[in-house]
Amino acid sequence: MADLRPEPPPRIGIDRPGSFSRSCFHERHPVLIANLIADHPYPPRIRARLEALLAESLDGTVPPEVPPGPNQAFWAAELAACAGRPWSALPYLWAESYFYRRLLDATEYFDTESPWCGVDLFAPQKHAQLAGPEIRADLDAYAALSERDRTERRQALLHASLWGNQADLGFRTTTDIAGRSGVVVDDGAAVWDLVDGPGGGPVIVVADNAGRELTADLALVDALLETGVVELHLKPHPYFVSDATGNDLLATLDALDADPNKPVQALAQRLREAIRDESLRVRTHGFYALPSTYRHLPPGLARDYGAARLVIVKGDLNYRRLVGDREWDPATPFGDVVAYFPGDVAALRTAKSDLAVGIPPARLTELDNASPDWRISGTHAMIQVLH
Ligand SMILES: O=P(O)(O)OC[C@@]1(O)O[C@H](CO)[C@@H](O)[C@@H]1O
Repeated sequence: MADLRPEPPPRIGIDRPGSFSRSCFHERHPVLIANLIADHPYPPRIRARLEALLAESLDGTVPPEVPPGPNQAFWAAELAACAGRPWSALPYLWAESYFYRRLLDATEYFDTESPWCGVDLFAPQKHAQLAGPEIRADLDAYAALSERDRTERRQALLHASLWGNQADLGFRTTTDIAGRSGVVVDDGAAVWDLVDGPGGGPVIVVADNAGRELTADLALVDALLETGVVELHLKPHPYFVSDATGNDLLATLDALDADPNKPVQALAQRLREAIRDESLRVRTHGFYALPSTYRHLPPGLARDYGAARLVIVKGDLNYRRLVGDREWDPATPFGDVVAYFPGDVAALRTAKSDLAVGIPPARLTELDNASPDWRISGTHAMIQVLH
């Protein structure tokens, strides 16, 4: 039978002057490269490769070589289709993901004969945030939560995890956070209904950034553990600037251990125990560092998501991958766009790219009038649930 579904809108590109996506390449990436060169004593060959990558991504074409690292077959097929095209003609999601993969190549991350092999290029920025004053304030606030009743505590932990996404260091490369203006869509109650619901299986938390965000996510994971098994899915290797890996998880647990607040130390201990007894399963998957959308899930992950009580997907990039990085009309219902997902899913994200769906038209008019850049400023957040 013919497929009668309407064509999806076009993919977001990086060529439109004045667009947010283009600014990521032309404004954010030059600062990002300068930061990497300042943060590490890279030898001339690595500095030259970083600068060449930047120039290529602004003005050049995609070379045919497959960058080293995992998922060779995937990238070989993608590059067979894209090689020779100008970067400016690439879809935003693909171009950005490929750019970060090329950064790993430029810094010899997968080169076993290089002393830079396995060195997280973003570690200095991640460590600075983990040692910074904002995280101390977050942990004081966490410690004070032990005075509150369970419902209030759960609500506060969900919102801390949501707003933790503001602390994404990629975003902060060129943008200062201008406060928290509000939660545009708040399906938080549905999150807890699903968590407490009759379904079996773990709750899966697909993490996003290290530092303040992962700290808040771990506090949420601890609350979720009261209801059953939890899986925390991390990135397999560094990816977008502050994306959380296994090393970041360990560094965060150490930071929680070292905090003067007793409830924070107790949190670290409970989490370590849960990892040991596998009530908290920590996993990763190559899919999390690819430009594919969740519509094209590898079968194993699709099965696991389908068997989960709920999948909580954190952050802006995951939102783009979940919804599809396309020029959606923001009034398009969230449920229609993600109906393909194999299980119940909740997206928690602060808005840091043009994409939005599921915004009631009247609310949209209000938002566009009150803060025209609400979609990209990181000041607005959303909790959207498909169930
Ligand atoms: O996924 P996250 O960490 O919330 O956000 C990722 C991000 O910083 O990177 C992209 C632009 O470079 C956007 O999706 C967003 O601004």
